[in-house]
Amino acid sequence: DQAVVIADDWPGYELELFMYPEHYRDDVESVYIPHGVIMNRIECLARDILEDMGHDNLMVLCVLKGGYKFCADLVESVKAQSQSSDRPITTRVEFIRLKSYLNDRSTEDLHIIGPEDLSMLKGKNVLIVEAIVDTGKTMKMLLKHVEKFQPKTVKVAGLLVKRIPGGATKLPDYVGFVIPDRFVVGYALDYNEYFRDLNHICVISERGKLKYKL
Ligand SMILES: Oc1ncnc2c1N=NC2
Repeated sequence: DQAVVIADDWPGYELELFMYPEHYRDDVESVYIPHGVIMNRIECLARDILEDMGHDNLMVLCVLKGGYKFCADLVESVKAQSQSSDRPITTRVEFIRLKSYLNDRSTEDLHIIGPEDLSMLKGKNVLIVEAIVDTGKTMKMLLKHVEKFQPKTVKVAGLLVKRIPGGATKLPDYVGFVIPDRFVVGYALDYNEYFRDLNHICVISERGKLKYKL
């Protein structure tokens, strides 16, 4: 399944063309991916997931905190489409937390905060849901961790995959958008906990980086 590929020179849409929280006025440069476009792409991913896994129970593993909006909207769409089709599917969601970023730099120490016991994954179709895949370190680590609990199948859904040199070799099974290597915020993607309340995916401005720097 292909993805929406955003070119390196894509400037994003002018902020003034969209609705956004006033308090972020000077903190973002442009609207990179509008909320409506995100939502439509998510419906497509839900359709693909249903085609691949309908008639089976789906164990969704949501990677917090950045993944919570993507996961909620994706699960909603899978449920809605499964109800209006002949492919019934039950979805259950578990949450794990990963901390790996300070400011906008990936730190080496990646650690999982969350239920140590994921035995509920045994024999299930597991779908790891991540908002953004860049180095692919998190995805690789999670796949190894989840395999230990003997799931029936493990797939990954990534809303955004960053094009970075030496980046993720293995692409997620379901990808929303492939984007350039720029720090994006919004739609639950944060910068030091800010911008999670912004519905569009935007590019943070230099001023925003300074304003919310730790
Ligand atoms: O661009 C990004 N924006 C927010 N969080 C992360 C990003 N890349 N990896 C984690």
